Amino acid sequence: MTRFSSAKCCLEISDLSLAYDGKPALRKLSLQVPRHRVTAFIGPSGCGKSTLLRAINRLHDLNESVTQQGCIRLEGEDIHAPYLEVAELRRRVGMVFQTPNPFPMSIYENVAFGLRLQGRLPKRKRDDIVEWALESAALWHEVKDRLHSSAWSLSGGQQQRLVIARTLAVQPDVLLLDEPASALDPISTLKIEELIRNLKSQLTLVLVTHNMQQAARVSDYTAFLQAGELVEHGPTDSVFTNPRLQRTENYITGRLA
Ligand SMILES: Nc1ncnc2c1ncn2[C@@H]1O[C@H](COP(=O)(O)OP(=O)(O)OP(=O)(O)O)[C@@H](O)[C@H]1O
Repeated sequence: MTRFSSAKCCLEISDLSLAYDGKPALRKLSLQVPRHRVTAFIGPSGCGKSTLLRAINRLHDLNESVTQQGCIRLEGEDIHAPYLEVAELRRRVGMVFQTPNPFPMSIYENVAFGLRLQGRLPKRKRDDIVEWALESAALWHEVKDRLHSSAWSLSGGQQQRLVIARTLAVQPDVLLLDEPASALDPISTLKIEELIRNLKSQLTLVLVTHNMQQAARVSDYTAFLQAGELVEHGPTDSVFTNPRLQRTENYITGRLA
């Protein structure tokens, strides 16, 4: 596993084990995610990529069948520390899912949603943040004249960028993306990939993807998981061009589904 100094490390996962109804999905997995970089989680279906991503956002908290051991630290803080509210964790760690899920409200209100939850802001300030978030999600120029139209009037690719803007508006430190482009057409996919590359100047990104070319195009580091274990982790160039393990090579070259 590639390690980073504490000055560069954003997320540190240590000996994380997780089971559903006693059936292991993650096994003593340790991994560091560097700040302001894109880390891709790759691996065969069912290897635990989404389970790991959801653990970082504490999305298993309400699932009574889940048992979990180990530790996840965000900027050095245990994400299960009693003083850290789960709502605050989810503000700091945003998550975007495979299928775009804009709320049934206007484009503007989708982006302003998290801001309103945080309390009252002067309208001008809120407008500025909405514009900034839509700019950051590379959507502003496409929607600036229709901010009060329904979010559902947007195309699938635009809806996914709107969801990213909604997440960015509350200024997270980390953005978790679970196959964010797998439901999109090739042009929308390229836009999302370009956006991911551009966003790393603002925050830390973790991307789950089945698409090897996508992992190679957008990520700086790659973690290869298999059967709930971390098999290989390192700079994406090395993992793809010179993997240390035969298992990794087999997966990357399509010899292991
Ligand atoms: N809510 C759940 N309840 C029970 N088992 C689950 C649940 N979610 C996932 N699992 C199981 O945990 C294991 C890991 O699943 P997970 O969805 O994390 O894998 P994945 O690598 O993201 O797969 P895919 O690439 O197909 O999305 C699988 O065996 C899966 O069946």
